[in-house]
Amino acid sequence: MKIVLACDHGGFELKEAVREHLTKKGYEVNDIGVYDTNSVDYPDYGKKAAELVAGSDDKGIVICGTGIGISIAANKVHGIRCALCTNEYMARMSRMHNDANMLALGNRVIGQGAALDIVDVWLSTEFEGGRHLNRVKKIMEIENI
Ligand SMILES: O=C(CO)[C@H](O)[C@H](O)[C@H](O)COP(=O)(O)O
Repeated sequence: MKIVLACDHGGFELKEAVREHLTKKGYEVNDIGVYDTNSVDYPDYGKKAAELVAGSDDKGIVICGTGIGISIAANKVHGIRCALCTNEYMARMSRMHNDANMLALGNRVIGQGAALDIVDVWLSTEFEGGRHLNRVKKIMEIENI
């Protein structure tokens, strides 16, 4: 499993920290930018990351100032369940109950230490299945309405 990593200018510092953290832990990371703090448009990066994750076994982590814009953009791509998480509980539940395949973080909302803990919890938590499977299926069916 690869981790697709993307951000806009508002998420750049945290994206760098997440990449370093994941690389040290041995994950294969596909960092699709941005690579500096020049202003860009977050929908471009949310879409690009989501298109790489959709239909694959890979996971994605997207970061902007708040995490809101880039998660909204990623969730427009079919097959994506992108969860904006601000604490470890949300990260755990987004995997156990929602089978989120992308995580969104807000660089201007949470500190780096908290963000890296969220990443660790999110990547190490499995989908519970069971009653949640049908609910996730219903979410995905909305794409075909
Ligand atoms: O948080 C964001 C989108 O939800 C973005 O990262 C930006 O921070 C936000 O849109 C503000 O843009 P700015 O050009 O950095 O003022």
